[in-house]
Amino acid sequence: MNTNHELFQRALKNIPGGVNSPVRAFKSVGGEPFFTQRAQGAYLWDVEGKRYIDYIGSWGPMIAGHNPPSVLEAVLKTARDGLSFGTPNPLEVTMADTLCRLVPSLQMVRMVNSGTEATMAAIRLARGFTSREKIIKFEGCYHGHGDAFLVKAGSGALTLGVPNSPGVPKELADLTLTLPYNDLDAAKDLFAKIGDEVACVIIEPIAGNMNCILPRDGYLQGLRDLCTQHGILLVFDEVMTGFRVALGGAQQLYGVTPDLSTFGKIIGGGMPVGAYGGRRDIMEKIAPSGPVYQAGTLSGNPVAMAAGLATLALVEQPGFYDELHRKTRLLTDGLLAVATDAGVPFSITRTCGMFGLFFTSEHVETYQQATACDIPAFNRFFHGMLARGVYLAPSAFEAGFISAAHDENDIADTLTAASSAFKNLFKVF
Ligand SMILES: Cc1ncc(COP(=O)(O)O)c(C=O)c1O
Ligand SMILES: NCC(=O)CCC(=O)O
Repeated sequence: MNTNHELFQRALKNIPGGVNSPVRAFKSVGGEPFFTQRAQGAYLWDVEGKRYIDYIGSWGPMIAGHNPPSVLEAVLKTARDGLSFGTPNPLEVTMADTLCRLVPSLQMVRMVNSGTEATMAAIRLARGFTSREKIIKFEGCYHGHGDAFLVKAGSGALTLGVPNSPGVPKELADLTLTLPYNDLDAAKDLFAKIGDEVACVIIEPIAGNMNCILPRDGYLQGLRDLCTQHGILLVFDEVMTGFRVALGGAQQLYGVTPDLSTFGKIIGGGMPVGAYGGRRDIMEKIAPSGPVYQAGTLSGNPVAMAAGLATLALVEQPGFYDELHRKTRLLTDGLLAVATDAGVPFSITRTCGMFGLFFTSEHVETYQQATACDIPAFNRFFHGMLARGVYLAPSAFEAGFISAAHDENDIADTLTAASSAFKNLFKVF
């Protein structure tokens, strides 16, 4: 058997940074990542047999916990009939029906293989539909690793200090304009200047890639109105929030209707899946019904559809989100209480199934505030929790996720760990 350390040394030889996605490396928090052997419910077990209560859930997909029996069963059953056909299959039709039923703004939907593919296709479509070239995104928002999005990007790009990635042609990056999140006046000013050149505004309706920042009251509706006024398409990137914060996503929670939406994570139930969809008149411009090209060898893959549909069946059960929200409140109220008790300046944000931890006494609503928090304190807290068997995202710029599989004992154990980690925050671990 290999230890975590041995595996990481081996991984470093043939995988850049030893990981297949940068956010998994412990680069900003320090130390080495552990290697997961298996996962069940609320837990991960590493190759050395240590158990962690997991608050990442594979970065969002595992909303029903790891390896739910019905999802596993659906995957195994479907796989027996073949892994990929390269022809239409019935499950992708059921998936489209399900997504369009659960998210009213989806009149048509196209399946892809990742969130990145979904957002890349959505902006190509927006450009094709409007015949405009500029797009607007928000500082600290992350929409996957497509060239157009690696401009003031969040998530690993922010964590690693490369929000504007080398390798993105300047001419392309110049077409991506950025705005501060939660500042409607800044949007008004920019739209007044160049609104008629902009194909779309893409936003995480709840920003989950610069920690977790909720939209101010009226902000999303304000953007909706501005977009309508300037003929700009509004794209909600719900790769993270879709089927997490409510059955109909953030658009249902805030009652704002985008023109296009992107999804990923939960709709694949742990398999590689993404989707984009929205207004029929726009979606009909996609090949082969229209001229905007987008394709995929494995898109609509039957096994991935089976995992996603089985997961959606779980979240559709009555009371699923009420219960998830209750657990989110229990956890976050508890974290705030133990931090206060330990005298640590700390604040939280939360919505259903998703939360942010900030080492500041301010309530955080902006990118500036999120990046001004005490990051070294977060890093020490992360390691304090890890040592006590609780796995948080290894970055101060990622949202936390809780699943339906976390029970009150898991939350109580997390709070015991947090109380001790907060009290020992200024000791060396
Ligand atoms: C909001 C958002 N959009 C897009 C993506 C990209 O998705 P993927 O990693 O599946 O390419 C992510 C996460 O990675 C995300 O959080
Ligand atoms: N919030 C960041 C992600 O979800 C990204 C996961 C990854 O890139 O591995």
